[in-house]
Amino acid sequence: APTFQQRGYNGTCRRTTVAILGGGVAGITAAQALSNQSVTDFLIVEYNGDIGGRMTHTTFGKDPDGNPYVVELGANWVQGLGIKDGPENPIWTEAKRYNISNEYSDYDSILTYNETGAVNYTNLLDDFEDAYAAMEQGAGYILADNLQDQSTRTGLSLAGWKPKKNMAAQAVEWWEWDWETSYSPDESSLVFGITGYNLTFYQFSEENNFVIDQRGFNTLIKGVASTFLQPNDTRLLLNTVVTDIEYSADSVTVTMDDGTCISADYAICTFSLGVLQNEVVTFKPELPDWKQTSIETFQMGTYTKIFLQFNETFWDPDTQFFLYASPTTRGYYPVWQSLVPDGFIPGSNIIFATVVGHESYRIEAQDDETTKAELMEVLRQMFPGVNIPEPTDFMYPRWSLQPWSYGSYSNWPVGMTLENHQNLRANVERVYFAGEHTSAEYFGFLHGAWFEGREAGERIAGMISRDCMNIDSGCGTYTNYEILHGTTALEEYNASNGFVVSSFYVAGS
Ligand SMILES: Cc1cc2nc3c(=O)[nH]c(=O)nc-3n(C[C@H](O)[C@H](O)[C@H](O)COP(=O)(O)OP(=O)(O)OC[C@H]3O[C@@H](n4cnc5c(N)ncnc54)[C@H](O)[C@@H]3O)c2cc1C
Repeated sequence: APTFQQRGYNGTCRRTTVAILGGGVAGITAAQALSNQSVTDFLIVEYNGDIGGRMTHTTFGKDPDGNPYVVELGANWVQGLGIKDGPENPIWTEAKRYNISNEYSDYDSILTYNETGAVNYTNLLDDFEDAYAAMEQGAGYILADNLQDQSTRTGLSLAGWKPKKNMAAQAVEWWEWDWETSYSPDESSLVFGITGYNLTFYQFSEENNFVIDQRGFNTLIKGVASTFLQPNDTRLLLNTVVTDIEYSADSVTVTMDDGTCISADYAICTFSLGVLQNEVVTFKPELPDWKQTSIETFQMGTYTKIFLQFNETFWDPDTQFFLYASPTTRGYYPVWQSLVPDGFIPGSNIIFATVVGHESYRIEAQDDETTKAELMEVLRQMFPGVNIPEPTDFMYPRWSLQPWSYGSYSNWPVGMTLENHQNLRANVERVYFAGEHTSAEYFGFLHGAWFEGREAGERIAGMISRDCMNIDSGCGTYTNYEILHGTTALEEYNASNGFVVSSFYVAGS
């Protein structure tokens, strides 16, 4: 029988100073920032049974002893590490601190295919990179001169890259662009696509290291949490689903799906852009227009890894990546990534394909058997001389349908200004927002979530403790824009709009 649950004891809500909504990277770094300033009266409310959010893994396949492997469903790389005496990606710092096993991803370790088998079109990779360099220049002028943003498609076309009639070129373009951003160049901002790339890969380093830690990548964030949370800390509420956030100029009341509630002075909402867009959580009163506009303008992408294990490795065991150009469909199972090479999981016979965007929505809406048959047909085209066995295990997550995420990570759409993005970051009265999507510099990345959680925590801690530790952008409320101006002036790339580092920064120069 259904039971009626009171709003806590005596009809009152559980009291806390700061309610941190979500226990992903941003939620944990927010809590750490509060703890660092002795603000210890907080509650972390998390939907899942573990912390980490989109840093999440599962078991897959079997090793020779019959034990399953651990594979990452979400974040998998530390992207941009850092050079000696230069700034370091904080995720890299923590990965080293907690001994997270990882291996350098060598994007030059790639073989190319089409529907007839192996065909070498690696020269197109160089052509794309030449056009990309020219496009970077174009983006620099738009940024410096306060001009109107363009799509990455426009930028590439003006730089002479025109892949429309060439499926191999489209596969190359997908590998170079969509694979990272989860959207096509047509949908992506030129200026913020380029600055986003530069700030991660020119500021830290161009290396991407792939995590193969059999404890799971979220061992990293559990390590961070252990610096301020005790084992079984009562301030961490797992398996707890927020449904309503009621806010005013001096308090926030958070209600859960079991009817219980928390009453706080401040809340930090770290739910993904997908969660905000899908209105699974109700804000009372409704969020103001400027906030809703930013939520509906920024893009939530989907990135789907499809794992296959075989009883043998029929592909080249030393190559990391296999690029496939479908004869008819751009983005149709283009990238195949092998876990077999040395440093990864040799002997695992595991390979996984990746799709994004429309292909993700398509396959996430269909059953496993249909998807498996499509993948097997592609493999038979790529390796025509090989008698390919059925996989011994097969699995993929459905990120676009996950109620605690609704997608994988965000992307900057063409035409969105820095002011409009700042509105995504800005607090609405006592509700603060943080997460990968609120990072103007590192949207889409773990380190974006890391910095933005810390920022929100420091801003609030500064108000509570009256001692501001946030040197770059101060404490208290965020800037927001009731009226948007259509373009972004050079001087707007500043810390109060979430731009701490120069967009033209290059490590070591
Ligand atoms: C497939 C995939 C691949 C990726 N690859 C990489 C990569 O290689 N490198 C990289 O740097 N980044 C990668 N990312 C991005 C990275 O995972 C994210 O940027 C980062 O994990 C986001 O952290 P966050 O704290 O902002 O959000 P989240 O991790 O989403 O944390 C928000 C938390 O809120 C919780 N929540 C949501 N709704 C509710 C609710 N109603 N009630 C209570 N709790 C709720 C969620 O369960 C979640 O734990 C990838 C992401 C995906 C999905």
